[in-house]
Amino acid sequence: MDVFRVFQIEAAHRLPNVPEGHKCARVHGHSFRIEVHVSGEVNEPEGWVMDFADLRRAFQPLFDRLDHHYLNDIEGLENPTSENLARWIWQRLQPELPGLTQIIVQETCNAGCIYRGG
Ligand SMILES: Nc1nc2c(c(=O)[nH]1)N=C([C@H](O)[C@H](O)COP(=O)(O)OP(=O)(O)OP(=O)(O)O)CN2
Ligand SMILES: [Zn+2]
Repeated sequence: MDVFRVFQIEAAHRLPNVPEGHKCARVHGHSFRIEVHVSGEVNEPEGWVMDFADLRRAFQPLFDRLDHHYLNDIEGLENPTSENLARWIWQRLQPELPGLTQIIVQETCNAGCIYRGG
């Protein structure tokens, strides 16, 4: 079974590698919606895969690095597309959460990406 937790990060970015004239080359901000999914057995007697609070605790150091920051300034996020952000989060979270199955990053309500590692 999968459990997941949703986080919201307010952050600014620009995309340095878009074609000339693309609006995303300009600095702008998003309320990034990030879902972290972990798979595992339902452990008894708790009756849960893992405590949602432990998911939040694992993500907290990344939240602190991302929230209200200019993403382009963060090492490894010089080109902070949703795809690169999802991979950046995965690489840092996976050692803490071995059951990690997917990271979903949404920049807007209408668009985003799903990363399942690899
Ligand atoms: N595959 C990706 N495409 C785009 C990304 C991305 O990370 N991965 N990012 C952007 C920009 O960050 C942009 O801010 C978001 O783009 P978009 O969804 O087009 O923004 P709008 O809400 O303004 O959508 P409209 O349909 O243009 O109103 C761009 N592409
Ligand atoms: Zn953007």
